[in-house]
Amino acid sequence: EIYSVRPSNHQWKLSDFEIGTPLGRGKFGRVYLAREKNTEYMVALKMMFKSELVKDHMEHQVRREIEIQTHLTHPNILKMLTYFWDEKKIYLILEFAQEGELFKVLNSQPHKRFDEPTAAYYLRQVADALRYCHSQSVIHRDIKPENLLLFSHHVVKLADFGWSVHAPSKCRNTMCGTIDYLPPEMVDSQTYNEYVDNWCLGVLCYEFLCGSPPFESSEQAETFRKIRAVMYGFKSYMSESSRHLISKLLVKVPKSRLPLTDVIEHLWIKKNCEIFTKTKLK
Ligand SMILES: CC(C)NC(=O)[C@H]1CCC[C@H]1Nc1nc(Nc2ccc(C(=O)N(C)C3CCN(C)CC3)cc2)ncc1C(F)(F)F
Repeated sequence: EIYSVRPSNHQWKLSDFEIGTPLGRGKFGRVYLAREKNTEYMVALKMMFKSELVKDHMEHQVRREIEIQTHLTHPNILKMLTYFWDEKKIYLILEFAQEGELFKVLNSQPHKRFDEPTAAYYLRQVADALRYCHSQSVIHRDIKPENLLLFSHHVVKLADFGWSVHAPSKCRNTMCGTIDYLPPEMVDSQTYNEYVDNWCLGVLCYEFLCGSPPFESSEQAETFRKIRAVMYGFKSYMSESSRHLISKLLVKVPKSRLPLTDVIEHLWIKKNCEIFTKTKLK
């Protein structure tokens, strides 16, 4: 992509890019559409103020995000093409997702949910990305629609590795954002392993199909109580096979959760991905 007309040791800098429209704001930075001048390749430029990172003690998190995302290569993981900094800011050059943020696409659906073929087609890609992460001993820990980006041809990519860690790990950081995706072992802040991602995949599948996560409650304490008790119900319109898959992922004992390879081979995934490919990808 952007390397094709530059020497391999080229020192990237801001003036190599034309900055375009703002795409939105991330957790601690602004994101712009940008174009690399020589190749005219479109990228996402994420810029963060060093001062803000230091103030929020986030510099280690950004360092980890850069470390992990520059070393992971998978078709369903957002690629960090390069990064650089000047005296005030850090700049990340990331792939540009033409179709934007998946949570916005989900919320714009009628009834704010995906049909089963779409849900299965997206979930399978996330499961594949997670299987690769785990093979590199990386736990993502923050799987949710907000951390997924949609590219053309319905390609979904996992992003935002700011919360990922190398397995196994002790829950050190305070949680930020939604608590709906937390597995029981993290609610009780015990040690956990990569199986936390299998739990989150079950929550994600439920939210894709229902438009809201399974343990959602008006009170945080109530949500934690339901998570600990694995207390949730299926909606009437959910197929038997989708209920089966979710029930095999939302399991209290981490090692008893369905392994990612079995998720990808699951009947609901295979059947609905075939329907999706035949009806929506031709
Ligand atoms: C995973 C992570 C947690 N999320 C993020 O970083 C967020 C924070 C801000 C943007 C996004 N980051 C990215 N976004 C894109 N593409 C994109 C985003 C938004 C739109 C969109 O809907 N509009 C412009 C609309 C167009 C219509 N108008 C009305 C509103 C804005 C269209 C394309 N590519 C790469 C990135 C990345 F990740 F590389 F930076």
